[in-house]
Amino acid sequence: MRVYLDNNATTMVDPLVFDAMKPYFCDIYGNPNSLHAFGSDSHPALRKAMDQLYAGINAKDNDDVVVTSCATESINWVIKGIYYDSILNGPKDTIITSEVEHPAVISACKFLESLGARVIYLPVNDQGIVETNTLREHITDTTALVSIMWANNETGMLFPMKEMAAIAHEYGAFFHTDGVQAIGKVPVDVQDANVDFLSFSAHKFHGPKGVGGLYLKNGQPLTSLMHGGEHMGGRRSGTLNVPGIVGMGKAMELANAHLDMENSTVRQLRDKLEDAILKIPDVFVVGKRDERTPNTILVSVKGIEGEAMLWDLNQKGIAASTGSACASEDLESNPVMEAIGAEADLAHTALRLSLSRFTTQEEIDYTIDALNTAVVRLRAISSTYSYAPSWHKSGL
Ligand SMILES: Cc1ncc(COP(=O)(O)O)c(CNc2co[nH]c2=O)c1O
Repeated sequence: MRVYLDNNATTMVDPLVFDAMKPYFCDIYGNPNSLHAFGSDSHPALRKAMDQLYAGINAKDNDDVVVTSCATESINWVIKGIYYDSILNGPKDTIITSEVEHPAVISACKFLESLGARVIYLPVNDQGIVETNTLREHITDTTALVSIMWANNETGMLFPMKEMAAIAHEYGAFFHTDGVQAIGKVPVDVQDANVDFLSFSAHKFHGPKGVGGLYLKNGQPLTSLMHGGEHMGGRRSGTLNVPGIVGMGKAMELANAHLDMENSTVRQLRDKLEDAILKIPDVFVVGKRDERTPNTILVSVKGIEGEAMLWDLNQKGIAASTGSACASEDLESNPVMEAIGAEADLAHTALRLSLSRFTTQEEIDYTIDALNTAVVRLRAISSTYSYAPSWHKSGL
């Protein structure tokens, strides 16, 4: 059996999304900017896709939604654009973000620090979220931008958007949220949250990879990251990825149509898996369930390196993640676990399991059994965990 539980990394393209995209590869393939029918034939589909994107996040006609190549591009555009407009060429001097943002935010901020920008990385509490008081303690009227994610990609923890945006506006700062892990999992309403910018990525909600977007409230002017042809109203150059945009629009429509399912069936399957995990001695799950996206579990299994667990599960056909960058040969600890103050032995044993609307009961039952077996086997050979022989009889 193959079980995919790494949906926070990327998701399967919904077959209905794939069907919507197909005509725009070999049939209706002209450049939308071309002055002939091959190009204009794609316009109705593009208009429909943009309508789906606007509706999906409750953007209004005077707002802009600009298609990008991915959330990383959208995030870089906002952070570097605000730096250029409000700090380099304006009266502001600081960007505020958090310690647990995705590397797209952290690396863009680190780059700007190398240019002399002042960036504050707010700490998180033991649940892994930034408290509003912490933002209030650091923001001033020279803050240009506050960038806080809507939901964390490793823990699933949800951040207080409305409150954070209100504090940013109180001090005359823009508020950006990395909404990648929120869309398709919880309702995302940019009017209610009153955010100025929202970044998103189609492959996180069963759309294609290589296409994302940036919401700009009231069409907020923002110096472009990409210059060239007059695409997307001159806001983002580059020939439009027609099948990708069509797919992202359809995926957004389906994601919102399935929100109830996310918060019932998916949440129930996640909770069943989490309940089983919590029967294992010496495990630690980050964050309260009702304050997380319904599909995510970040768990530390004491005494077992996250990568070792990944390998064992992979041998059984189960795909999960450690959440941390594990490109290097030396085992890395999970940065979010470190940020919440977990001891090194816990931070190195993090395992992220992220479900989707395509996850089945049978797959969860299989995973529970595989986890049980993996924990017994790996703890038996662990150099950092004293094996309690009586434990294996308890099962999950
Ligand atoms: C919160 C968040 N922001 C931004 C990105 C970047 O999105 P992209 O530019 O479309 O790739 C990701 C991808 N997150 C993950 C990718 O792999 N594991 C992850 O957790 C993310 O989870």
